[in-house]
Amino acid sequence: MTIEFRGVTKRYPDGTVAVDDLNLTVEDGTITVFVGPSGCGKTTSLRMINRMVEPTSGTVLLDGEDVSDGDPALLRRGIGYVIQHAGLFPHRTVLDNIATVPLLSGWDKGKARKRAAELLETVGLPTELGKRYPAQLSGGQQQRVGVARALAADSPVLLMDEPFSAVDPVVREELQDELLRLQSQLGKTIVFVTHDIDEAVRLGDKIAVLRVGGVLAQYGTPSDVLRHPVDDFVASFVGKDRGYRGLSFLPAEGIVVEEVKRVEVGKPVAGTVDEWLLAVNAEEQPRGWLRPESTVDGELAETDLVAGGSLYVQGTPIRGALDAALSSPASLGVVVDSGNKVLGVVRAKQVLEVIEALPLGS
Ligand SMILES: Nc1ncnc2c1ncn2[C@@H]1O[C@H](COP(=O)(O)OP(=O)(O)OP(=O)(O)O)[C@@H](O)[C@H]1O
Repeated sequence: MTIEFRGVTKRYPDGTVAVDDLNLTVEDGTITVFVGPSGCGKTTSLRMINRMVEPTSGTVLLDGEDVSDGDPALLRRGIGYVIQHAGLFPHRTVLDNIATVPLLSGWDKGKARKRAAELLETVGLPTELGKRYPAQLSGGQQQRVGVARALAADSPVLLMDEPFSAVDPVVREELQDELLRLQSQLGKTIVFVTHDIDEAVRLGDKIAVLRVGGVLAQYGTPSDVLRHPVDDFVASFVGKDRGYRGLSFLPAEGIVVEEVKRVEVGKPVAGTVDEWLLAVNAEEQPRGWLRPESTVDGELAETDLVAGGSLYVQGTPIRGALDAALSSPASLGVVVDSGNKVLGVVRAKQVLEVIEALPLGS
């Protein structure tokens, strides 16, 4: 199935232009990766395909048909969707999580569970895990279940929003390999969102590099984009790839950890917020971000927060610091100690300056 964006713009009610006149065709049976720094409109673009977000103007077409023509609930049921942290229902067993869409589509329980068990094997998990609840699985296993659940829709289209960002680098590579293996058998049309250029290059048949302001900077094969970046932004974004893998081994000496303003979940927040505030729990562990201009009614709740990006554990290689900064909605990477307690934040620009000064690629 092809997916076509024709002049698609999304302006949120507060005036933010998240996607600006996007024109792009995702080819049938390919993996297309939307990549770019936090806030560049990747998620918004993805969600306009299954109408979780409606465009302000322009059209999204699936095999030539305008997605806005039908019933959005039916459309969503027919499109596999995987998100960070898998988004599993905590009170349903793994099997019932996977069987969600078949059950909604009217399959009987026995048939739906049988299919769910087959899908567990497809994603490389033992069927015994089917009886457990999501909290009884590792992060990587949960992501696999998320993929199985998305495959249960048996749709030609799979949307994946940073599905592997919350797991450690080793598991992440396993999940990437698994996705490539699955795709070689299934040949779906996959749109995959990540802020990690390394992941984009590894998985994408094509990659679309977006810049903040929701503008498509470049669309091409990974080798096109790496070898012929169209402008300075793309060059600096993909330029990191030169030594990106190497960054996994380099120490993060010279990184400046700044103070960050914090608020605590369960406590009131006075007045209107005028900058991004980091929300922590009573143990000083990060819980997410409070967006500027938000107001909190009473005590701060988890639902007031924007999910955070990946965390950087102080003392680990520099790649984690860059990842944390690039994936943070506030553009501030959260630095924690080994007990997950907040120490402060890092900025991508400063981390990149440190990286520039390192003898990479030599
Ligand atoms: N509901 C909303 N209301 C107002 N602005 C929003 C809303 N959702 C997203 N935005 C803004 O739109 C822009 C694009 O957001 P989007 O989530 O699509 O980016 P992204 O590239 O996926 O970022 P991330 O990697 O952090 O998820 C950002 O400036 C964001 O703050």
